[in-house]
Amino acid sequence: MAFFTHHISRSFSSSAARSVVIKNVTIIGGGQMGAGIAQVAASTGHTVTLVDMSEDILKKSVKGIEGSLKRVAKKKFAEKPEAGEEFIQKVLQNVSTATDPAAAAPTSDLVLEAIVENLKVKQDLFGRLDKLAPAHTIFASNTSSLPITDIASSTSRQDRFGGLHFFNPVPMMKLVEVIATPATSQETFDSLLNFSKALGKAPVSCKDTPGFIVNRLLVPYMMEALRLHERGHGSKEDIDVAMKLGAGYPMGPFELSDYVGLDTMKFIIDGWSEKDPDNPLFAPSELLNKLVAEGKLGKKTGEGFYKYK
Ligand SMILES: CCCCCCCCCCCCCC(=O)CC(=O)SCCNC(=O)CCNC(=O)[C@H](O)C(C)(C)COP(=O)(O)OP(=O)(O)OC[C@H]1O[C@@H](n2cnc3c(N)ncnc32)[C@H](O)[C@@H]1OP(=O)(O)O
Ligand SMILES: NC(=O)C1=CN([C@@H]2O[C@H](COP(=O)(O)OP(=O)(O)OC[C@H]3O[C@@H](n4cnc5c(N)ncnc54)[C@H](O)[C@@H]3O)[C@@H](O)[C@H]2O)C=CC1
Repeated sequence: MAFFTHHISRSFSSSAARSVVIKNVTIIGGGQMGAGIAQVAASTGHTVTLVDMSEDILKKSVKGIEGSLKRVAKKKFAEKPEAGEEFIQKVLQNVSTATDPAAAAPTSDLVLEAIVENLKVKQDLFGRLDKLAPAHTIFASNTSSLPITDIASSTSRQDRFGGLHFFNPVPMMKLVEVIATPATSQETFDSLLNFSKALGKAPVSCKDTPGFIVNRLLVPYMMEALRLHERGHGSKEDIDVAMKLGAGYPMGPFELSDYVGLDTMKFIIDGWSEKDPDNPLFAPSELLNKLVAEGKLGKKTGEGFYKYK
């Protein structure tokens, strides 16, 4: 229970780091979130290196960015399609790709991670990058549910480490949660806040507490929806319709789960269940576990709670 009642008061450590104007950004993980963040950063004039594990994955990431930019350009340059095409090409020129984070880390002002939601994998990544990146480089994680303090503990730059939590789809969602741990310096926090504003986002300031603000409220709601369905008290279709038409949400909880990705959902729930095993909200869900075991991860694989093909 301690995990969920834990309160961290924010205090900034004294730090040698000065406030950094973030221009060169390395984004690790070219999935839904990493590609979306890369798109928005490149669109706002930042130089972006997008890193993932293979050229094939990176090709898909860039294709996804191009597709999303086309939707943005269609609206922004409705009357001038050629200006829209120019915009797309200009943005894409700001994005390069790499399969080894070591390639870009030495010239980055910010290394932002959006890889799989697994503490050990994130720690290994940052532990390695800590030795390669210059002193001024800020590290940040886009984690949905892991303590930033735990991820930062694998580095020797805890004063230059914070959380930048974006929302899916990144080009459309205005919010960014900027998370300071007790060790994050004021300069680092300011740099991350200013970077979020430079991306055209609306930042809110968060403490390093479970789920920050949005997921602290969203996860219980989503889990209650799942339990309601598992008890046989509502079909997923009816629950989705009810929350859209009755509560004004753009997507119902099952549609949103498929959109986020059921693997990510499971990582979040399993992680919280491990930390707070007596909380019935986080008890394993047979339905969620079955879908993930079958590779039905939501929209990205063509099937989750619903089918998309
Ligand atoms: C029940 C299971 C329980 C499991 C329990 C586990 C619980 C764990 C939960 C934790 C989740 C953690 C995730 C996280 O950390 C934080 C998140 O990100 S939460 C997700 C937040 N996002 C939302 O809530 C999204 C809600 N949906 C929407 O806002 C809209 O539906 C959406 C904007 C996605 C799409 O709009 P819609 O009208 O539905 O469809 P359209 O396709 O017509 O789009 C409208 C408009 O927007 C443009 N557009 C959409 N996507 C993009 C894009 N990627 N790029 C560019 N443009 C885009 C589109 O072109 C349309 O433009 P028009 O000009 O209006 O045509
Ligand atoms: N999906 C969502 O709606 C949201 C997810 N997040 C968080 O963002 C992070 C990423 O989530 P998604 O983009 O949805 O996942 P995703 O599965 O779409 O993409 C993850 C990418 O990271 C790559 N990757 C994994 N390990 C790597 C490593 N060691 N080095 C380089 N690349 C690696 C994978 O190949 C994959 O392309 C997670 O921490 C998640 O919790 C945060 C907000 C919303």
